[in-house]
Amino acid sequence: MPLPLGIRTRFLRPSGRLTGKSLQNRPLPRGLSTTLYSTNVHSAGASHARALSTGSNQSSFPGRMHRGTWACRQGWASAYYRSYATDVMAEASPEDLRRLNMLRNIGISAHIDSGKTTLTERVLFYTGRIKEIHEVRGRDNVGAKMDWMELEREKGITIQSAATYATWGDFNFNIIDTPGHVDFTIEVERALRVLDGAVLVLCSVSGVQSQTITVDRQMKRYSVPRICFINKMDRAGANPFRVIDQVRHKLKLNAAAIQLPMGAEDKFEGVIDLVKMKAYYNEGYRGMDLITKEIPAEYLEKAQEKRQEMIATLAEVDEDIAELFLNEQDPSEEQISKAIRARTIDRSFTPVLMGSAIKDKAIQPLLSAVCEYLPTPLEVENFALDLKNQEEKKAIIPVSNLPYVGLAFKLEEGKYGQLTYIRVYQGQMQKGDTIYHVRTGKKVKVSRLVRMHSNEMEDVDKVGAGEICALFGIDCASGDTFTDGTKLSMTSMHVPEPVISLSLTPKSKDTANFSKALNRFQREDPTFRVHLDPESKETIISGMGELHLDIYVERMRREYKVECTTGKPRVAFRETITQKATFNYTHKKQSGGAGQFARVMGYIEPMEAGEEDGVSTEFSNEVLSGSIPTNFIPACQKGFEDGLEKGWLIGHRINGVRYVLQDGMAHAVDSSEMAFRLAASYGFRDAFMKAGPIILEPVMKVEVSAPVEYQGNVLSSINKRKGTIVDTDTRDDYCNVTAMVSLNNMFNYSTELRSGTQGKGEFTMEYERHAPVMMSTQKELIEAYQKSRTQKK
Ligand SMILES: Nc1nc2c(ncn2[C@@H]2O[C@H](COP(=O)(O)OP(=O)(O)OP(=O)(O)O)[C@@H](O)[C@H]2O)c(=O)[nH]1
Repeated sequence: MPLPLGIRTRFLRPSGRLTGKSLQNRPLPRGLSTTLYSTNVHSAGASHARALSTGSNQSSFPGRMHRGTWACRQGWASAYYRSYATDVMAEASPEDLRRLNMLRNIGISAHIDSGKTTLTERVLFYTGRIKEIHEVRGRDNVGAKMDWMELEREKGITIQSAATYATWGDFNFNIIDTPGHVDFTIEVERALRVLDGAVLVLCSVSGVQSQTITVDRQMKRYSVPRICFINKMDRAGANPFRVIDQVRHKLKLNAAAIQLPMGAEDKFEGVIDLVKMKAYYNEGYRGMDLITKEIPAEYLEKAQEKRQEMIATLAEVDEDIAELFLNEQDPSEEQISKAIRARTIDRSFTPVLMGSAIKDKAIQPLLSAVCEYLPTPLEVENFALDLKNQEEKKAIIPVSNLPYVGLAFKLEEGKYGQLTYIRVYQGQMQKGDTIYHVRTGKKVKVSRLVRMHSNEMEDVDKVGAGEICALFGIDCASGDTFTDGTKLSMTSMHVPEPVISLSLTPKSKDTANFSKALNRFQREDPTFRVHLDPESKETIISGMGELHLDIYVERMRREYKVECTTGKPRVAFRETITQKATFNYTHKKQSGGAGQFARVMGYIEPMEAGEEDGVSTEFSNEVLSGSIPTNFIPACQKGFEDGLEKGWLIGHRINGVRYVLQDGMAHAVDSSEMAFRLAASYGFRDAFMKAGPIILEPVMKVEVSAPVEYQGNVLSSINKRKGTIVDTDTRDDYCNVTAMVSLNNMFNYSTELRSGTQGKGEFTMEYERHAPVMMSTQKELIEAYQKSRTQKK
């Protein structure tokens, strides 16, 4: 279930007005001494971080929090949450609060091939997690650290999101690098569900692309504050300000550059920080040393102009800056950074940074911006549902001295065994603890606790609130909540509907590994579904696209040694109704032995298309007179659900139907649950055929990009596939065509596009919605279905 709007709104940081001075004077807790920043190879970056964590412009990191010091500003979800949080934080230990203030849980997301993995590799290097940088598809054959699956390294794409723990000066990070390909969109959903902030990576040439829009929508769904990073500043045609323009118009974000590039393309030298008005250059091995200099004279004027632009954009959303702006006063560095932080967290402003991951340029300032502007776990509101108390919303505060609440957001079977990733939302978890699995009611012992570093791990004894860790050998599904014993459930994430399916048959007769693999894949990935076709007796797998399913077939072969044959990919059609129809059905069997009797009356009607695109269904019991005894009502509901499984037009799932049971009849002896279940299902079938049934198909948003000379070929290929062109845009000798095309017409498009553009065209597609098929197609599909059924008989 997606989070209802407004639930995960952020609360702003304390208005305790702790000055940079008060922070500096405050003694560091034991174990956090400044000698951490010794002269190791990462010292340049680390000292930059240190300047951040103790520097005078850091009033934004409160070290101590007192009751009543929290500001009441826009973004608070409820007064209740606010007062509760204040109470709780007054009781928390200063060490715990300091730890939380130094913690960032961030995701790195973007359109495919924007350079997320390349960027993350630098982040790991500068934070000292890895000793050497390896490129995605690099010549050294090692592959990037975060793309650890053999398949990922071969294909050069990220399939699973990998979590990594790293430190940057006094700050601790959990970073999740997420896949860009739409087929793995669930990985992005899961990451965003548990992260507090994100870096949205864009390419300096391609700008906002189709998947950038999807990721942005997902970030909005989970109210995740973000900073943008324009990568690939070294590429020919790099233009960060055009990209910012697209971010403002296409993503509707109030974005402004907080940096100015010094040069571009092969002349890209570094960036100017428009807040501090300093120039940064990378020197030394792999750009390890971040050198700060005065702004070169030739960039001074431009830097002033862009700084004013940044201030004007901030003034639109920040009262303090607006006041200074109107009075024509220049805000100080501290005032600007404070406003950027507050407005990034309440999502009214998006700071934009830039650099080149591949050339090791301007990555450290990005890390510093993550610490400086993205929220701590304390600045994010989270709620759980109290299952014992009519699902009442309960505030969850990430301090370690409260009872434990954690969410399993990802399962993975790695080389060390079954791993469960958990975000600790409240309380802490220690090795040896017993935690409670809310869905099953079972108690689970925490025998081994680790922090993940891509596919490697580090054993820890304890993790505090707000942290991300992994447990071994726990039987659960992704989205499950664990607590200390209370029946709480963290609201779970949005799971998109599968759009494509294919039959899968193991070549050998030994099917034990086949079933084991399918079970595991399903538990790991909620968008991967498996069912048995009762007629053909074939195993059908469904997912988000051909690549998604191909990867599982390949993993089955590599990891489980099961070779399979696959059927032709089929589109995940759905069936629905267009009008209301009544039913009045009597199920009667009284020929010898125990009889069966049940009668149901009522109607079915189309549901209004909701947020989930009409996939919802509803059973409503309006039987007043007791004509159907209440103990048979659940059986009627089951009968309706049985009917939904397989539609009567082409055997696909039925969606968007409300079933209203109004009346009926029971027999004192012959009525049973089974009789009512059958009656309800047959009644549904009768009404369905009278209710104007139609077939829906997945419509995809297709984005094609190719050199302009092939525009004609691209357009005609879309027209041939009965697509609707919604946008065409020509830029730098490239044309970009956006179209809506039914998935059924998209098979083998890559081959056609390749030959029509001499291999220079590329396309991405993404599920948009389910829409009715054309009447002629509906007729063909029904005929083919009927024919296949008669052949099987
Ligand atoms: N010119 C240039 N190329 C880059 C830069 N960063 C990454 N690349 C290249 O862009 C390609 C994609 O990089 P990845 O890091 O795999 O991108 P990704 O976003 O992680 O890709 P997916 O995980 O498949 O979505 C690789 O060939 C990189 O070498 C950069 O700053 N400049």
